[in-house]
Amino acid sequence: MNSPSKENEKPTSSGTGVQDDAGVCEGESASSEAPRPPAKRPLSTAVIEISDTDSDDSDVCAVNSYQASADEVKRIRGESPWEDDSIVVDDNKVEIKPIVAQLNPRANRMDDPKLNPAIKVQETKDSLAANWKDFKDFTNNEITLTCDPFRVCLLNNFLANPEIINNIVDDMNTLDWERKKMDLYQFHQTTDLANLTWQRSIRGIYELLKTEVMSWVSEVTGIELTSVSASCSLYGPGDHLLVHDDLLADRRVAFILYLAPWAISPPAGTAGIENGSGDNHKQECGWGAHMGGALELLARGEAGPTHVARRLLPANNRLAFFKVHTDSYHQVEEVLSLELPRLSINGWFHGPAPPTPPPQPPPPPVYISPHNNPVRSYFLY
Ligand SMILES: O=C(O)CCC(=O)C(=O)O
Ligand SMILES: [Fe+2]
Repeated sequence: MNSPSKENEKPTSSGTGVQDDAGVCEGESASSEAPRPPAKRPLSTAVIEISDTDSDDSDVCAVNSYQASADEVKRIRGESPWEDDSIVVDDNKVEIKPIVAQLNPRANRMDDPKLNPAIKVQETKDSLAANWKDFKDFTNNEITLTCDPFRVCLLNNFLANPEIINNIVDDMNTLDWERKKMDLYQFHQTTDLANLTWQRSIRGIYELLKTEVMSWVSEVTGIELTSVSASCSLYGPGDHLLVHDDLLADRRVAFILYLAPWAISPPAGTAGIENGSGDNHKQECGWGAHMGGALELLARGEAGPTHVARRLLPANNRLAFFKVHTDSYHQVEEVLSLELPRLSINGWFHGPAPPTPPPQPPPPPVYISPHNNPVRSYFLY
């Protein structure tokens, strides 16, 4: 029960779906039976464009490729009025505007991602290491360690220069995304970061992971780590990853860096996605529970995973990591957001297998001391 393998499948969703649906159903409506009235319901095409704050026509991003099929949109909204043969009328009077999420200002193109200095303080590392070793929950401004159902550490302000996450999302727009789909999962993924040498900010993250982050994680967990493998992941509407433990070969520590550099409004609010200026105090940063996509940690029983014991939401600039072991059952809840993709850079730190403890000598035999009590006989001769 490890994590996604390399099987690929081309995306099954295509385009807006609105035109296609209408086309198919027109033919059917010519039947002799009384025609069913068409659904006068405009269907959002759920396009997201991520653009520079001062221009609308810039880099329409690769996340366009994840956009929900019409069926997925209907299923998630629970608003499919009829069976699959419903007609969706493209009502010209209703203007369907793409939702535009604007990114905050970028970092300077020549900047590299930097680790938050607060987590590098020796005293902080020592406290975390001690609590990690003793399986004790620990929290401070930057770090949260929870130990139930298994140890997961969150670094809440992972990068000291979070504006570079906007550059990373820009870089993601230039990548080729592969659709990963089978019964256990569906999402989009890129090649290993080791192959992405042209995207400066992604290369910067990869360098940081391979060097400072790997030795930091090794120091606080006491696990020997020697290399990293990672890729970018994109979960669109309906995407998910069912329960698995990540155990494969020499994977020792799993990590996920969540990227959501935009501000959103809570679901009850009517406003859409804001521009990240931060002037609306009701805004959540990056991701909300109503958008689905939580990382769910499962408790383990005798026969395997039993139930979801903890849910961790993605948040912009948050790094989550945990030791890969026989208890590390986790899954990614279905993404419900039709507007924003769940973006991450995730992978594993690899290392040698921990030394197996030397075989223990067998326990000494239990001697039954002889006794001298006469054995009474109750038989009469
Ligand atoms: O994205 C996440 O939160 C977890 C991803 C994961 O478990 C995996 O890719 O193996
Ligand atoms: Fe995983």
